[in-house]
Amino acid sequence: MSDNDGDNAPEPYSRYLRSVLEQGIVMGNLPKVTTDPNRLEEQARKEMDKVGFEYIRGSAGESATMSSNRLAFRAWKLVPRMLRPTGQRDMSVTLFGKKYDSPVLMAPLGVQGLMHPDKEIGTAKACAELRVPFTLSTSATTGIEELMKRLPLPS
Ligand SMILES: Cc1cc2nc3c(=O)[nH]c(=O)nc-3n(C[C@H](O)[C@H](O)[C@H](O)COP(=O)(O)O)c2cc1C
Repeated sequence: MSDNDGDNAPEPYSRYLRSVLEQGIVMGNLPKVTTDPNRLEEQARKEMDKVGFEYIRGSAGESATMSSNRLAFRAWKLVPRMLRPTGQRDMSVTLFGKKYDSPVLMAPLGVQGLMHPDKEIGTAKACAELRVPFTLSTSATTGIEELMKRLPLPS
């Protein structure tokens, strides 16, 4: 039985979770990127160039907004749904007359060339794969024309 909901649909999260558990418990292979958000920053520090890492980590001022954001997310809880089908889910939202699969979008992040050689092109490709809207920052290290050439929009 397939818990996918169409040929072009992204992999269901339940399948991804199952593969992480199987790989970890049976094979002893941990995911390349930690599943613990509290360890993500340290992992990124080890992987990234200092300048790129510090640009992201730096936040603004005394990081008050970042702290408030983290606190706000702490107030949210995920309640797992048990013993009911979860293969077909609909989290779509319609914004300005266009329907999106999920209520998540990629906010503009400037100068991504400092953070990774794939710069905004890599992020836009990942967003396209996940069907998440991507926002190109006015401070991007990739021009609109270059991005369109590397990532043509579906017709
Ligand atoms: C490293 C970094 C770079 C950002 N660059 C931009 C930018 O170029 N233009 C912009 O409008 N917002 C920029 N932002 C703000 C984000 O788009 C977003 O509004 C902000 O991070 C709050 O969302 P969050 O709570 O999901 O992080 C940047 C944020 C970060 C952390």
